[in-house]
Amino acid sequence: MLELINICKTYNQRPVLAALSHRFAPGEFVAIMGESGVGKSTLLNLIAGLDTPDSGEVVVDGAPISALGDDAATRLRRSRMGFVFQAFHVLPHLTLQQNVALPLLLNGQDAGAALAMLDKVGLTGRGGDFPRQLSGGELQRVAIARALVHRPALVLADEPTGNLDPETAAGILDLLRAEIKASGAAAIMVTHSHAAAEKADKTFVLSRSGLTLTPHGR
Ligand SMILES: Nc1ncnc2c1ncn2[C@@H]1O[C@H](COP(=O)(O)OP(=O)(O)OP(=O)(O)O)[C@@H](O)[C@H]1O
Repeated sequence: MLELINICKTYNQRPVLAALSHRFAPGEFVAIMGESGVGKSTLLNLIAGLDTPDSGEVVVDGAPISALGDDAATRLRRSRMGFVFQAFHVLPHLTLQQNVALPLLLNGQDAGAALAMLDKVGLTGRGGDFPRQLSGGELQRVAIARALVHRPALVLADEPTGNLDPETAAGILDLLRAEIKASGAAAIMVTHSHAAAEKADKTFVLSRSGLTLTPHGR
């Protein structure tokens, strides 16, 4: 459902991504690692349509995103993708239930699934709480619930467990994995953590020469 064709992205005359091509398999959970500054977050932002490549195409469901107008691209993103990004933090003035209901409401869907999704991530009975009442690990659970509640085909995660202790991080990633596998979604997770990458089906390392498959356990 996702293909990158000859993606080039330059910041201030400095090439970050150069002619990157890759086809992601449907339903696959992929980790992307690589040195700091190599362009991992840039790549995720391009896939999410939060940034545009200088040239090349991001193709989602067979359609180049650049061929869609802004409105159509936004609709596609809202309906087909889910995000666990720092930039999409849980909103502080909404209850947990309202936070998780947001993608459903934006897609014109019934918001009733939000509470069931909170149950699934282990936050039964907490729907009326506000984010300030939660621990870091619980907040990440809310972020995952919100990313998955509208059953997206593609989940994008940028360091989803970056600031959590190893045990909590492992629990969150097990949850993410279980939920995407249950729904058949594909997921792309950028991480510096080998332990996190081990939870994915495959790990790629991003470098100047592109995405290279790397064996787990390194
Ligand atoms: N909006 C921007 N304007 C200018 N330069 C940018 C911008 N976004 C990213 N860059 C540059 O592009 C390069 C890649 O950044 P990116 O955040 O994608 O790297 P990364 O691999 O995710 O790094 P890290 O692992 O440290 O998070 C960096 O040199 C960064 O300074």
